[in-house]
Amino acid sequence: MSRPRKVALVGNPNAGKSALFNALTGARQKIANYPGVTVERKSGRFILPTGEPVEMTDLPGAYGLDPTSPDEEVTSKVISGRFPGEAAPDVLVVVLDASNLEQHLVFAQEVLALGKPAVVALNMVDLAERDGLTLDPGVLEEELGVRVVPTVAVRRRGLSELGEAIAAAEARHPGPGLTNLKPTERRVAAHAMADAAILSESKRHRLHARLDRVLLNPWLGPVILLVLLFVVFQAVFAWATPFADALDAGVGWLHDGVKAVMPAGLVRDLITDGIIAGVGAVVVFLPQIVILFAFILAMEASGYMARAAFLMDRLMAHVGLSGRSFIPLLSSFACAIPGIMATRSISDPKDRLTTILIAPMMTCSARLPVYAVIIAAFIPNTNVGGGVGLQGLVLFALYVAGVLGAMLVALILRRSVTKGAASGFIMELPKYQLPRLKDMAIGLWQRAWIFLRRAGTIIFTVTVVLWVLLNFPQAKPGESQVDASIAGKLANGLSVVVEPIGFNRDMALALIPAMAAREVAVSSLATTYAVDASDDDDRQAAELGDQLKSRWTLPMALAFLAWFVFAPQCMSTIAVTRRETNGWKWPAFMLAYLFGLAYAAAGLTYWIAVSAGL
Ligand SMILES: Nc1nc2c(ncn2[C@@H]2O[C@H](COP(=O)(O)OP(=O)(O)OP(=O)(O)O)[C@@H](O)[C@H]2O)c(=O)[nH]1
Ligand SMILES: [Mg+2]
Repeated sequence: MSRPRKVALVGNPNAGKSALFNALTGARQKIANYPGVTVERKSGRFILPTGEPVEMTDLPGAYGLDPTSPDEEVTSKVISGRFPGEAAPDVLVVVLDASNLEQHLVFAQEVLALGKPAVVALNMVDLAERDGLTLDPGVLEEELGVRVVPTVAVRRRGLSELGEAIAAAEARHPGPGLTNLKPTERRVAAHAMADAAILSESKRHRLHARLDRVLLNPWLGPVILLVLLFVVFQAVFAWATPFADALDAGVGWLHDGVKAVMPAGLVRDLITDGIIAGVGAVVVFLPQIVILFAFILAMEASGYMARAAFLMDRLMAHVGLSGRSFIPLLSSFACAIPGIMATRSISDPKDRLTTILIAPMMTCSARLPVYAVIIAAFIPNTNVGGGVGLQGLVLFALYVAGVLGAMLVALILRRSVTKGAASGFIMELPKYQLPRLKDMAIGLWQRAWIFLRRAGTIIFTVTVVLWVLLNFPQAKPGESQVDASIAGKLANGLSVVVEPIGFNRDMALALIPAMAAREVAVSSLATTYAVDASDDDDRQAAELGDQLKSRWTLPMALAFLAWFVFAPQCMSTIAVTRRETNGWKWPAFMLAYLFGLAYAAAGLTYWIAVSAGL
């Protein structure tokens, strides 16, 4: 008896080949690896309507017969019969995504040009219909010279027609319209063919398809994403300034008002130098937070964020992560805690662990006040040309530094501690939509409220405790209060450790309470300088920015920024890591490597800046 005929499913990634394979072969499947490569080989038995049993294989998705990956190489070799120990398929089933016809037709033409017996499964017609597309398979049959069968793999629609077409498929002489085409000519032909096959198309679908062509373009897409993020960070500074100034004036007015009406003494100092200076220093960054989240929410609601994840998927694959990690990492830009919790959606345990370990390097919104206060004090508000502000540029660079650091660490971890292959990523791209104003307003309000609640609870508490530690024991006349205080003594101890990376005592002091929440670094500095300044009656408690400028050098400020890019300055993140990884091993690892990285980054920044004469 001769062996059963072989039928292979080919097509672009995500055309629905595996779904179709599962629908056709049911439980009669064998899964193995192709010999010599770690590419999965799936085959199964399928009985044609004629009663003839065939062996069906599900090939890895490919974009062309010139392979660019091990997966594509397997596909290309199997189709052409060049894979050792693997008989060439007798019939090819070319699977197309009907809702993405133009793109899928490019590879289809290349495969059909081989002239093998073939049929086309026009899959996902349900999605095409949803998008307002009406397709004519007849037009495609004429152009491609093979049977075209509309299918919906996940609903088992069109399967028996597909079976009949497979049974009837025979070798052909592909027309001149298919053979000898250069890749660019194939694109042009695919465009024309798709145009002809689409009988009607809603205006909206055309617009969305055009948007996707630009935004998901492998070259243009990442550039657009980068430019967009760049604009966001410019806006965070440029637009926030008037509001931040107003808030700042309000805090100053409150400070002076309380000072004027209350009798001098420790209670008044606690309220003015502790609470108002400390909490106020953080609250003035509310406009920046709101602007940042306005952009993030708009990108989410419009459907762009999913496209960004799609673009990032390829990039992330280079460091051994899948696009699945993108959403958790993205939410870590708000805060690492929900980000780490969102990693539960990652099924591969090592993928997940890697994502957890790098999540704290995504710049959370608690860092924004720290960055903003230092940048405002040390980076001149100048234009570097083309309307690009230097302050926004530095802020952007800090975010990029965090992301690059995370990618680098992922790369190293995936080759050592969390070794393993990256898993695939399938994602539905939502439709584009105009963000609804009401949803945006609610989202922004929630964000603002979270920020203010932190200011009112954790930041308030830590600031008060710090103020107490800064004021006791009271200094003898002539002695500096900060030097005499418990906090000052603790900081002096710590500054031995951080002196080599350029930090002074006040910076060391700010690091301790910042473990509770990063923003507290700002309130801590504000409180320290307020306490310090009130020693000295000639020197009025100046603005925090002016204080920083007179007490820190530029290399110190830059080193402080570099520290905050990497340092695990937040106990809640450590706690949630412990919970999500069931033990202390990984949070301890995280603490150690992040502190090490922060120390090295700050030290390098400081010494490079010093030797550059900054
Ligand atoms: N709505 C709809 N979804 C489908 C259809 N066929 C497949 N899908 C879904 O599309 C996604 C991709 O399908 P797969 O079968 O994994 O695609 P594939 O071609 O095997 O992809 P690769 O293995 O990456 O090349 C899955 O989520 C399927 O459930 C269809 O006809 N209609
Ligand atoms: Mg598949």
